[in-house]
Amino acid sequence: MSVNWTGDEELHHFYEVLETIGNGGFAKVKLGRHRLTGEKVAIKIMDKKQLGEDLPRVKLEIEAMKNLSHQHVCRMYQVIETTAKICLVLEYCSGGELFDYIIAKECLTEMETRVFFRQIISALAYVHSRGYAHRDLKPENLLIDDNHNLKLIDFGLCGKPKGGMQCRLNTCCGSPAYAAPEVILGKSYIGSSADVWSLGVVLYALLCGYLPFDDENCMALYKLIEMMQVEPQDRLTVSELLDHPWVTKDFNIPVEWHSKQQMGNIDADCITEMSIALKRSRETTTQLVKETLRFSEDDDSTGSLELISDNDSCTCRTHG
Ligand SMILES: COc1cc(O)cc(Nc2ccc(C(=O)Nc3ccccc3)c(OCCC[NH3+])c2)c1
Repeated sequence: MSVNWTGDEELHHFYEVLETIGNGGFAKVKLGRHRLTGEKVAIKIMDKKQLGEDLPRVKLEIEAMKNLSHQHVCRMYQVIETTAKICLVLEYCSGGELFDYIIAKECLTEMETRVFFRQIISALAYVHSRGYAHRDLKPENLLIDDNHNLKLIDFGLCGKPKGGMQCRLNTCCGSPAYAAPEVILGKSYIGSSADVWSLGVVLYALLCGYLPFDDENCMALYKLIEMMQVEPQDRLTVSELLDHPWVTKDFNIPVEWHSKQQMGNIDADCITEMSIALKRSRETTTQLVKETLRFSEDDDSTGSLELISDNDSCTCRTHG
């Protein structure tokens, strides 16, 4: 018996959809709970009509998220599309937004600030290494997970220059308060340099808004604000930040930015479970998973897989 779910039925079949945890533009983010595993997720629900000409951006974000797997980048587990909506099932970051955390604590120690800032640089260096500029780096897009680690979210405005990261981008996007001067002025720009400006604004906001630093540290830190040089060519690069004296202080090692997450492995136990559920051989099931996810040796699809299916219609979640 095959079931042809509508997307809404599929979403509610697999997930309890609970309260709203975020609102923004054309998207609402709701807390979800996977009915089988009990795992909490964040479900970003977008109305296609409201998206209008922004619909291609969602496809770009989904494509980007399939190529990003990093300990400080929020995971996308599943995409469920209905006639009216697109739903992204995302990693739930129980600690909420970084700024809410700082407000609640009133101030952080310099070390805690450095730990968080190293994680942000690690995420950004990785995203750039995969050929993407985030272009919307701001406090609202940095969340704290269950292990008190930061996760970069929302790649809805990310850019992937066709000729590589040294090529210029043209779209003026992001939040004005965090956008680089060249972006605000409508000039073409290098995506990674514009992200570094935003990174400087995030650090400046952390410093001046909520973080008590003594003069000596302020001086060292103001040197970091070289990220906010108006001329992109005068700005620090992410690579220079990885081993910057302030960033490495007390750690004495540069930021480790490479992904610690497995790429492209298919969990054997999952295949066993799925082959039983699908009443197919392990070989056929493995092939089905690869075809469904367009898995290939040179593909960057990530993590172990759980194929939840009802006969022919399959949705895939990745873990790990
Ligand atoms: C790749 O990760 C993405 C992409 C994207 O387009 C959107 C999001 N959005 C998310 C993901 C998770 C949360 C979340 O877990 N929030 C939360 C949890 C506990 C307490 C409070 C908030 C999320 O929250 C929405 C508000 C964030 N400003 C959005 C991830």
